[in-house]
Amino acid sequence: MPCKPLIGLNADFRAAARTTPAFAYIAEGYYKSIIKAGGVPILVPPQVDEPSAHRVLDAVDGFLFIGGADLDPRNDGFMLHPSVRPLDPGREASDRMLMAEIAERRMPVFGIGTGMQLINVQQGGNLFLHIKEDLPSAVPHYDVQDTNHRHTLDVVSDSLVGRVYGDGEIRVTSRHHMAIDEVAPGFRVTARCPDGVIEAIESEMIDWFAIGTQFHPESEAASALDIRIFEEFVDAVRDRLDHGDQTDTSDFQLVA
Ligand SMILES: N[C@@H](CCC(=O)NCCCC(=O)O)C(=O)O
Repeated sequence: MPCKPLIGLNADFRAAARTTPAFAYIAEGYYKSIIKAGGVPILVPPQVDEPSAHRVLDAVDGFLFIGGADLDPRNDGFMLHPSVRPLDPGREASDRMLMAEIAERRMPVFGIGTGMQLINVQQGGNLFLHIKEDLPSAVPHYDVQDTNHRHTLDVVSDSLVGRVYGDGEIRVTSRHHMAIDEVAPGFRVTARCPDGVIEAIESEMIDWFAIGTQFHPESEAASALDIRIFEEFVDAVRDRLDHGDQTDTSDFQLVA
């Protein structure tokens, strides 16, 4: 029986309140989708220092960055916008540290929601801070009354999401007010909402499997097709395990 890959997932963090202790936590859909796709989820609370983050990555085979609140634009040199609800600063610092090292190692990575936005900014892209202002003709991408708010999706056929969803009408779960503006170098857009908002990106780099979806394939409203994205990710992680990390030079020995 093939060995199941270990997939790290960054946990979210909620500070202590009057009657509750602080929590690291994660919505069920993220880790259940990894299990359904054949991986073993390893929940990673915010890491406080770089050596610890690196040890975590030594122990896992791939990484899933989950959704959450907003990346603080000041960390990328932009001004705060009144609509921004920043992530817990400890989670954001940890996520950024992990992401920088994942990119360095060319470790397979999948980002959802804030997780996709993190991949994009860490790789040199940027974000619209509030769709309603930046793209006033966009359809609603967030509904406070309905966590499973859905809209349609146009996919690029020659891509992972194109392969997964195929032809026909696709509807996906949407929960965001920010969006990708400029796509990071080395990535391409592989799905958009019909209003033009970027909904998926994929790495074009031959040595790095990295994908992101702005929509939520892990949501309660997910279809069997949505789960196929997780299967493609876990397959890519397994493939790298089976065929070795082409970019890992740690086993090479200098011969004098
Ligand atoms: N900064 C983002 C957040 C998008 C996102 O990740 N939404 C999911 C929230 C919680 C969850 O379901 O895990 C934005 O653009 O709004």
